[in-house]
Amino acid sequence: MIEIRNVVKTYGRGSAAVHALNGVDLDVSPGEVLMLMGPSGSGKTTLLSIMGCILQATSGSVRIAGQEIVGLAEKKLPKVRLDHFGFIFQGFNLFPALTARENVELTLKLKGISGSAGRKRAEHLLEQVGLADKFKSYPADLSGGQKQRIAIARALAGDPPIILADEPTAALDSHSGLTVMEILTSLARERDRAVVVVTHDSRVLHYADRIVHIADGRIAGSEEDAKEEAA
Ligand SMILES: Nc1ncnc2c1ncn2[C@@H]1O[C@H](COP(=O)(O)OP(=O)(O)OP(=O)(O)O)[C@@H](O)[C@H]1O
Repeated sequence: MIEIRNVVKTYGRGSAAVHALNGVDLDVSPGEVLMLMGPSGSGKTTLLSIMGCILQATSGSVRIAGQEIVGLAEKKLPKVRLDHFGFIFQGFNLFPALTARENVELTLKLKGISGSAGRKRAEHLLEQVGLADKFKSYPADLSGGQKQRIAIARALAGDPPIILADEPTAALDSHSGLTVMEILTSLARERDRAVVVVTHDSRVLHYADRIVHIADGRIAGSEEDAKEEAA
């Protein structure tokens, strides 16, 4: 589903150049929960952003569902993003002036689903993440875990095959963090989504099918079936 080969990412140039990724190879398959771990500055967010077509690699190959995206014209990237990815961030990135339902409806609109169809679908998505009684709540009136569940509902608006999450549980208490991971894991298990999570959060590692360690912009090792090994 995602095939990454020898990806290099350099920010800046000359003496100011930062070599964030130095030849990364990685495959992500449908139905798996992959966690990316590594020290601060090791390149995790850069890799996630390149996977999600938010950033372009400097060189190498990134194939999403068979389509090469390295070298693709900048203006073609939004469609690849919209067709393949849902994004979840540590800081939720919700619109504070919109209700839970309106936050989800906005993303549905980008997919061409609006009006009563959009409202129904937004409500259905919020029900799926356990927020049936919060359609009309504003983010400020909800807990961190509830806000992150709105963000998940929004990420699922376009029914994407791949979910990319950057530190989704870092701002949450243990219970909310585990609820968020339960939802993400069930998307992989029951709906065959690929879920890639950047995390420092040792509380959630047992949800991973595979843990990939990054150091200095390189894959430093990987643990297959982390969940089974931990059991
Ligand atoms: N826009 C940018 N311009 C220049 N350098 C950058 C930029 N973004 C990231 N970097 C550098 O690239 C390297 C990798 O950064 P990245 O954010 O991918 O690491 P990370 O592993 O996600 O770190 P953290 O865990 O702290 O979020 C770091 O040295 C960082 O300073």
